Amino acid sequence: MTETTAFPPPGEPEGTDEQTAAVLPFPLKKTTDAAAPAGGEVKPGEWEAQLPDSDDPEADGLSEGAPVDPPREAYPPSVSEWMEAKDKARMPVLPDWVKLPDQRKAVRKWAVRHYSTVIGYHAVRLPVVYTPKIVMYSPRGAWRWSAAIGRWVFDAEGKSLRLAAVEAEDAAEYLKLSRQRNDRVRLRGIVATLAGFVGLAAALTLYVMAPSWLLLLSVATLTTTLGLAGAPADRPLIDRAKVTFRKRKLSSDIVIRAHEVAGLTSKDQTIAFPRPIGRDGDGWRVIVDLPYGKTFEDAVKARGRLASGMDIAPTQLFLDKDETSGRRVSYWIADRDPLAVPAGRTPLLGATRVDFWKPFPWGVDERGNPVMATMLWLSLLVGAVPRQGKTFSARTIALAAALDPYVRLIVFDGKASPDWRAFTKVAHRIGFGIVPRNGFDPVEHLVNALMELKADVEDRYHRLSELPLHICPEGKLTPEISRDKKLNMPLTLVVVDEVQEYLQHPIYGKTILDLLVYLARVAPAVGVSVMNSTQKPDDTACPSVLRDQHQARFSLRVGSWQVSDVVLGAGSYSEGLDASRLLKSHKGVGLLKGMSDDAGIVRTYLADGRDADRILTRARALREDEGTLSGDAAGETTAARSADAILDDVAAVLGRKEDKVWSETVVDRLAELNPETYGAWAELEGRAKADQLSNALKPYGIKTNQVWGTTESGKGANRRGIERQHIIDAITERNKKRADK
Ligand SMILES: Nc1ncnc2c1ncn2[C@@H]1O[C@H](COP(=O)(O)OP(=O)(O)OP(=O)(O)O)[C@@H](O)[C@H]1O
Repeated sequence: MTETTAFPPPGEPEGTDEQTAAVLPFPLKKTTDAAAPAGGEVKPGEWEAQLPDSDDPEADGLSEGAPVDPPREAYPPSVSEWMEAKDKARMPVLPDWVKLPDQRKAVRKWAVRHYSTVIGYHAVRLPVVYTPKIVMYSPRGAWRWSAAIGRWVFDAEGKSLRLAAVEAEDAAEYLKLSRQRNDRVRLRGIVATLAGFVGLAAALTLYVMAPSWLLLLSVATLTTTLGLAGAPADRPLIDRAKVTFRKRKLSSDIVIRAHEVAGLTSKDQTIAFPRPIGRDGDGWRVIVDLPYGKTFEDAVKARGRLASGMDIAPTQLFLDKDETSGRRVSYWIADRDPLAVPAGRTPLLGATRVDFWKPFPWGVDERGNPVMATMLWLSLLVGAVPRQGKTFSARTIALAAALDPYVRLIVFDGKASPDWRAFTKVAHRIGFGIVPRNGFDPVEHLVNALMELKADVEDRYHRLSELPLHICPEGKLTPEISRDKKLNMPLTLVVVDEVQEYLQHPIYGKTILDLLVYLARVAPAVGVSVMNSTQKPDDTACPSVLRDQHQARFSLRVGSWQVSDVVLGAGSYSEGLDASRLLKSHKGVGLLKGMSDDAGIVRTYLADGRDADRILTRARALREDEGTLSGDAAGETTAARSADAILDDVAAVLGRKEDKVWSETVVDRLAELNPETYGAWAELEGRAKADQLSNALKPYGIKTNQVWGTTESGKGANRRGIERQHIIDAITERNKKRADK
């Protein structure tokens, strides 16, 4: 399959000249039937994601009924089954590297590179190293030759036997050996003399009659032969072309040696090769069957020793699981550390717009195959130590979202770095840092934005299930619904960079945590995706209750495999995913898990500050054209409601003498007081109404208790409600904290 990309490469991409690849490392595939439009324009339908068939969280739990057609229990298999099994097991007539254009190209490239290097290596050395050496060693070669001929003519090899006969005073034996020697010397002397005459005659003829090139060639040949004969045994005339490539030319012996030193073989069992070692892109592909009882996990643990046994850097060795057997391991051994090679600038620079419903280019894998990302129906956690490219990699995703004018962006940066500033051009809600400035508290703004979003998400669930079937056939958000301005349910991307700064906020930390947990868990299903990034993924800074809600994880370099497991999820290390193996030089490189069925390495494309600014300027123009600029970017001022304004609101709707009021009554009164904020709550039925209030007040430690009251008919009833004193206590506490701050 030949890839075409709808994102033309930007000005001078580094290392992105290859636009062809046969295998995508993640099953996020492009439609092959859609022709890529010219000019870098992305049209809907161009990228296609393999998404789960169902998003119904309850679908997993469904028990299967009896199959309509029970499986056939016939044995032996039918002829067609037998043929199908044979078909699967049959090896192709031609190997992949002959059949597949991209592999053929890789082999051709390798052969050209290899042999041109070897030839060039020797060509450079011929005049300056080899020729002087030949001339220097040839007299010694001539001496060695003539000495050898002399020994042969005078039968030197029999000398020791003749001396032994003399020493043993064995006259008969000595006479026999002497006679034989005399005969030999006579014959060999004649041969040598004749050969000498022939040689001399030939030399004279050449000298007198032959053209000078032939004479030169003959002299060169003779000198080279003598030079070779005269070269010391420890210093061969011709050097080995010690190009780095040759070091990595893998043979089965090297692979076996590596497994032996790594302790992956036993005395009576070594490894087997189910397929020959072959080239795969810019590296070698080796598939190995470990001895029975050894597993992929053992190979992962022995990775360092395996690399040492193969005489390569650990960063060049990649291990893949093979689903067909627990003992089968597929190695990819890169010619050089592929992760230190930057992926190049983002193709988004050349794209006029993006369809965020489709996967978009985020980077390349270790073999240079494009990696497409999607944020649909998922939340993403990005973790890394500082300065590894956490912000840049998250920002490339947000930039793709910005280029889809129908995607609403909510961006908060806990560190107030310059990296996200340019998003003010497009973001619906945006804030930087945690310190209030000019009367604006970014943390309160975040809480309000998240509460607003929470209400929106709840509202979306209701509205989607109420939409007519012809608009919403499956009760799910569709591209059409998300782009219908009247329905107001756009795809939304929430980005919280350095989320730990907000989570550790003394007043709002807990509220933000609860809201993010809710959104990361519940919101993706209605088109609201959350992307949190942190340099402190530990339990104190970013509790597991939040981390665990992210379906997708991206870890750039971290300090240890334990931290890598914290970011990528427990058990990732045993699957061969360990982000602590990445080096400092691997900027923008990380391990991605959960975005598709496969996990793997992504070398993210780079969009620096200037690139981001260019893209966002274009994104704003797009939004202005489409009329989708909203919120902060459009200059719409939101009433600066503080996050805990609900406390004041509830206090306001409680009568002076009302110590205890039913939750439903409070919600109805709140809706009257502020229909914009609480109107949707009042429309909820039964328990949901009371639950809504309970959840909203929970962050402030207020519980709804059973409260006695009188119904309209005058009868007494016991329902959930709130106590006035609890609200007063919470407000007092809040004011005290504010004063302390
Ligand atoms: N994809 C990439 N390709 C090449 N270089 C990159 C890439 N991503 C990031 N870098 C380099 O790494 C540096 C650090 O990136 P970034 O600011 O995203 O790191 P960070 O992990 O967010 O750091 P901090 O935690 O200090 O904010 C950038 O200035 C950039 O030079």
